[in-house]
Amino acid sequence: MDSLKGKTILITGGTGSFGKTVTRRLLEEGQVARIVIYSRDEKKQHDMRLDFKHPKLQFEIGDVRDPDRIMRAMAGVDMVFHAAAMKQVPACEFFPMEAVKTNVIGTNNVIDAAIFHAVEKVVVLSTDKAAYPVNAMGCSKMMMEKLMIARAQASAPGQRTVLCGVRYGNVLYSRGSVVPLFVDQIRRGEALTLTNPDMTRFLMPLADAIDLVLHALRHGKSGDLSIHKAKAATIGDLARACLKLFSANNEIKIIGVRAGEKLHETLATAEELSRSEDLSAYWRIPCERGHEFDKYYVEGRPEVGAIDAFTSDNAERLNVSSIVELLKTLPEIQQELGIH
Ligand SMILES: O=c1ccn([C@@H]2O[C@H](COP(=O)(O)OP(=O)(O)O[C@H]3O[C@H](CO)[C@@H](O)[C@H](O)[C@H]3O)[C@@H](O)[C@H]2O)c(=O)[nH]1
Repeated sequence: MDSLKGKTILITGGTGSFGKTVTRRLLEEGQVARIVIYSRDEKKQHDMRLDFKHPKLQFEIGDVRDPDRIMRAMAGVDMVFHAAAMKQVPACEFFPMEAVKTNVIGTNNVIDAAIFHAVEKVVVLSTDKAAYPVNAMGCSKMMMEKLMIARAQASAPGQRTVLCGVRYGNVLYSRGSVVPLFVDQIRRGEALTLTNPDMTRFLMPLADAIDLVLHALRHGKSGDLSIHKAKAATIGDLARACLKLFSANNEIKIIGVRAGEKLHETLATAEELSRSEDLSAYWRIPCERGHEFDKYYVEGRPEVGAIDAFTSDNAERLNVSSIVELLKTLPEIQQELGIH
């Protein structure tokens, strides 16, 4: 990956599972000069430092909510992954202003600092919950995307910084998500708590999410959103796949759809797909026409209306055996099952 040769990469929220995995990948590729991990939690940074013990890693304690701090941390940086976020639906539902502070204002601070320091590229990480949002987490992430797009379009002549983003769905086995919960329930011999067996979600191994983000880092143009054409499954099949994987026969208890949840997620809206570019595994969603107010209102797109949104309901559907095969590729499951 020549474009990363000698570069300094800053990762906000860098001690999370995305941050650690992308760090490992970049260090293995050996091209980058330095990786700056910018995050709030000293304990997580300490653990990551001990885990990696790598001279190219630099740790900076700071919050994206603090504009002065992120401004100082950004000096000398070439590229940014902006992964710091409040991402839990219930927490954002109860404390929406906190989601605004981190996901919206924090992103604005990161963009300000990046533009000030003439950073080459910023990739912001978003979620399918930002498309046709129904909860505060999705709304704040949608605002993050809108902010990235507006700042990309409003760039001053000569502005060097390319601002772009990615949107992906549920990352399999991410902390607090349903698969580790089901595995835990299986291990304890408890009933699997299923919200609604017909609910669907995009399922993405973390490795695919990293590929998507690195794709955006290499190819994203200013204002672009890159979206992976992910596969999806029903939650009923996901539960059955977990049981099959562990040859278990725990009961399944239906608990009903929780507050702030959708039956199906959307990765790309109909409006976005009508202006998308098909890049085989990905879609490139360029931003709307430039920052000219008049054109926004008078130039329409006849294609809108003829295209369906890309949802976890109409995406390629994984069946129980293909979910089992997918789960078996995950390092966490391999460890649980004692296979490598
Ligand atoms: O006890 C449970 C918990 C969850 N589910 C279902 O499992 C699916 C996935 O749930 P979960 O793993 O909690 O993920 P989401 O609520 O969809 O949100 C995750 O995926 C988002 C990306 O879409 C991230 O932004 C969020 O941080 C992350 O929690 C959903 O259909 C849930 O209704 C159950 O059936 N039983």
